[in-house]
Amino acid sequence: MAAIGLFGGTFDPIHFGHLRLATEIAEAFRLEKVVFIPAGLPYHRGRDAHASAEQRLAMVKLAIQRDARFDVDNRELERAGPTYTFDTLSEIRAERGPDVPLVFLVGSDTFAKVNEWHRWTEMFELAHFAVAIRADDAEWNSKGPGAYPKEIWPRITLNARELTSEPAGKIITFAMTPLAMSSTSIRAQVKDGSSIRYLSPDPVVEYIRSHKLYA
Ligand SMILES: Nc1ncnc2c1ncn2[C@@H]1O[C@H](COP(=O)(O)OP(=O)(O)OP(=O)(O)O)[C@@H](O)[C@H]1O
Ligand SMILES: O=C(O)c1ccc[n+]([C@@H]2O[C@H](COP(=O)([O-])O)[C@@H](O)[C@H]2O)c1
Repeated sequence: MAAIGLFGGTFDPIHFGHLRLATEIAEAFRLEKVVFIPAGLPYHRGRDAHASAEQRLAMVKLAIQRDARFDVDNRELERAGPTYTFDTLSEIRAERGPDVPLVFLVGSDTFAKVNEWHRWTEMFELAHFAVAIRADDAEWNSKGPGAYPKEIWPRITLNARELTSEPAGKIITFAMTPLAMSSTSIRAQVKDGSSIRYLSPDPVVEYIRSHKLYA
């Protein structure tokens, strides 16, 4: 059974780093779809997002509109209170049934702190994790899998077939094309009055301009 990718992020704003991560992992692991899941209240950031939930959702929709493999799920934006990936994965697992392989996509910098996530050990009963190694990730570059909590080491696999033979529980890494961009740097560039063209799809750049976001 083909696996479904789930890509959570604050997407404040979405950029080509996110789109390449989703594309490269989808191709490498033959995911049927990648569902972008904008985070609701990103409690782990200690503050609210810069753009509103509606604006972040609108930008994700604009960014993915021409790719049939991409989809968006706004459940976290509708949820009251903090956003926990465990809750999202539990809901999607209940909806899709026990057998379909689910793969949560994440960048290596974010995944290095996975042991701080709500009910983190239980998440692996619900989904696999595909971790995109970012070229600028100093922790990974010096320690490799040692950058991650030791509890997860037995789950790491090099065999992509395990992502479809089991519904959940494996962790696989993928060295993605280095794209040293972030939502933080894009927001700073807008504030500076610099162009952000070619960092995100044109409709997103235009949306940021016309809604005067991040200025
Ligand atoms: N340039 C990039 N290359 C690869 N992965 C990325 C890149 N930017 C973000 N990601 C990954 O995408 C996911 C969602 O990221 P997020 O929405 O926080 O974007 P961000 O650019 O890291 O934002 P911020 O700068 O506000 O922290 C995370 O798992 C993150 O590691
Ligand atoms: O569930 C948690 O406790 C948790 C803690 C930190 C991050 N996450 C999720 O990780 C994804 C990437 O987060 P971020 O901050 O890099 O955009 C996003 O879907 C967040 O909801 C989830």
